[in-house]
Amino acid sequence: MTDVTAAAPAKKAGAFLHETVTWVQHWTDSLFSFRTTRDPAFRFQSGQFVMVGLEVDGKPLLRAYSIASPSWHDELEFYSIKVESGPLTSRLQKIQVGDQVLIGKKPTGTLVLDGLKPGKRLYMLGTGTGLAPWLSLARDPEVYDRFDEVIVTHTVRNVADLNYRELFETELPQDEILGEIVAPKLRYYPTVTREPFKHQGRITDLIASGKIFEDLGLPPLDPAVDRLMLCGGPSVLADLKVLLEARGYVEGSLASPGDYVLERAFVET
Ligand SMILES: Cc1cc2nc3c(=O)[nH]c(=O)nc-3n(C[C@H](O)[C@H](O)[C@H](O)COP(=O)(O)OP(=O)(O)OC[C@H]3O[C@@H](n4cnc5c(N)ncnc54)[C@H](O)[C@@H]3O)c2cc1C
Repeated sequence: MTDVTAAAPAKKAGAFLHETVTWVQHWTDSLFSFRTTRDPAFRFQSGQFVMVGLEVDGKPLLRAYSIASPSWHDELEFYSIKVESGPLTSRLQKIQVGDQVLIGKKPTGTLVLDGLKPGKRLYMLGTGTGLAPWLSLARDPEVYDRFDEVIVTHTVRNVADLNYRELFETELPQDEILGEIVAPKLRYYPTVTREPFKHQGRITDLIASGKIFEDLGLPPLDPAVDRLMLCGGPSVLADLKVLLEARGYVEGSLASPGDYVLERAFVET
């Protein structure tokens, strides 16, 4: 366990924002999304994460969560796992509209546009709830200002886990305000590992074999023009890192922008 996911020690009430749940969507037995009100003073960059939680026995219980809504939105959205025995999510999955959740005051993280050097294409590769930061960035007009093509991949075990598919396939390209800038640039590439689907397999295998580029009609990864953001489980990130660095990719950060940036979608205990 690292600091970001550890249950926080009791802090005075002023350390967190108390926001109200405005929307809850249960996708499957193990995945759900929710939105909360947003304090007008709460600022973040699309792609960042923040501590989110509940008060349990009078103490705040918090975990790191990518903010799934874009920075311009007046509500905060989160895409969450339900871990049966998980200290937070065994409780968080029961929230209802009108309930209060705690939100940390200091969003942070590496999945921000300023961590990348300029490029032509942006690939955002996500597995499981690692889709969350792309839900934020893909709804942020700045992404389309900076890149000619934007490719979001989502790798899951089962087709039912491909949540937000309609957002990428129809709602965003047809959006009244964003549609005009999004439609010509955004590509969505869902892949499933444990049942038949139009695109099957792990994202690492699809990159290594070149299948993803064949399917999308794009050239293989080139560090001169292709930038990447990665978010997923620890093992897929480790494999992607090896794969990218073998192709000459250099990891970036805010202090030193590079060819790719990554963030863990969760920590294994
Ligand atoms: C930077 C960062 C950003 C994160 N963003 C999100 C997010 O947007 N949405 C989200 O659901 N979680 C996210 N997490 C994970 C989150 O912090 C919690 O681990 C999760 O909410 C479960 O909390 P818990 O107390 O119920 O169980 P924990 O005790 O925290 O976790 C129990 C076990 O469940 C598994 N697990 C935890 N989270 C996930 C997950 N997301 N996907 C698959 N397996 C998991 C791990 O094996 C973990 O050891 C993020 C973690 C980090 C470090």
